[in-house]
Amino acid sequence: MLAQASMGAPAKGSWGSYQARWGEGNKGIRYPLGAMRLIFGERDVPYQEARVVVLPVPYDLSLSFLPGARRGPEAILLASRELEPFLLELSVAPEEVGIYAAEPVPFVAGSAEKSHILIREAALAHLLAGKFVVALGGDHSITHPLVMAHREALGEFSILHIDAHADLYPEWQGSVYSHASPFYRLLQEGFPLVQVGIRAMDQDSLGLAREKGVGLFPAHRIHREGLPLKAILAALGRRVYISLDFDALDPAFMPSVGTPLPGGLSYRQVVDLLEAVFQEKEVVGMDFVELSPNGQFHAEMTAAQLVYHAIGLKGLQAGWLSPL
Ligand SMILES: N=C(N)NCCCCNCCCN
Ligand SMILES: [Mn+2]
Ligand SMILES: [Mn+2]
Repeated sequence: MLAQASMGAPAKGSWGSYQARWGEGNKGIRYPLGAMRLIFGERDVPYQEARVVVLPVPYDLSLSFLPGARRGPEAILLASRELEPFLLELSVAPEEVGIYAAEPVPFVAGSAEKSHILIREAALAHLLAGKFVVALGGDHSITHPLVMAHREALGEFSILHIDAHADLYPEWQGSVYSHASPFYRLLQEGFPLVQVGIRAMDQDSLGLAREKGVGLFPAHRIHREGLPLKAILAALGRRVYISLDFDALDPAFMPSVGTPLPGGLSYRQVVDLLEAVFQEKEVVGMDFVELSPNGQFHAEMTAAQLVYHAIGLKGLQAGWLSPL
């Protein structure tokens, strides 16, 4: 049985105001116990033994179009129970790294700012406990507090942003906390940025990307010229944070997102990109956002499999796993 979150809370010092504010558990969204009991394989480990913490972040108050991303984390966790623990393609069982599902991060209805503070505190607590954090959104605005927590805990790194949308608006629908704005904010924070799969950005965002030296690899060029792995790797630094918006995938592969667009990447292209990055770079953290469950379970399985595959790649990169 998966250890209870209260048994697995990080060391007191690192839990900080997050625990003080929310106590041992999470007074926000509570998933049915079954949803948290068994995730990503069949090996349950107590918090202390886990190397990877899956952090559900069911925050979606910053969406601009179709609602529902707050149900993404739970859908991924439930679908993850159906995955084969052994991953044939990598010849490892990613569950062997020790995967722990943390309590979902609560949010403050009506305050994106306060919600983002909670997200940053939660991620920081797990990072300071020495965990590799895999955050599940929720809308893409969560990437800003997540990345800031990683910088606070781990120092500098570049960002690999895989998405249909550039998300470089200074604000959208009147909010700087929009899911259309996280990478504008992160550019302002000085993070080097590489964007792959983009097929929606306005003229001002393109101008900003050029001004800031963003490594931009749009979908249409990938389809015409192939995945430029060497160029993407060259554009990234040694240490990389990966933020994947599921709408980077073509709707044919991922129909459950809030702002779908045609001309997306295939599942294989995304896997090949992740494998190349993990082979060459130190990946310091990841988030997977914008899944918006709409009854198409194959999409939830796709999301869960991609997350699990990425955890396996981290296990290989870190030396936690050895291929059979
Ligand atoms: N998923 C996202 N990041 N969506 C961003 C939406 C930004 C506005 N594009 C459409 C403009 C329509 N008038
Ligand atoms: Mn996005
Ligand atoms: Mn997107």
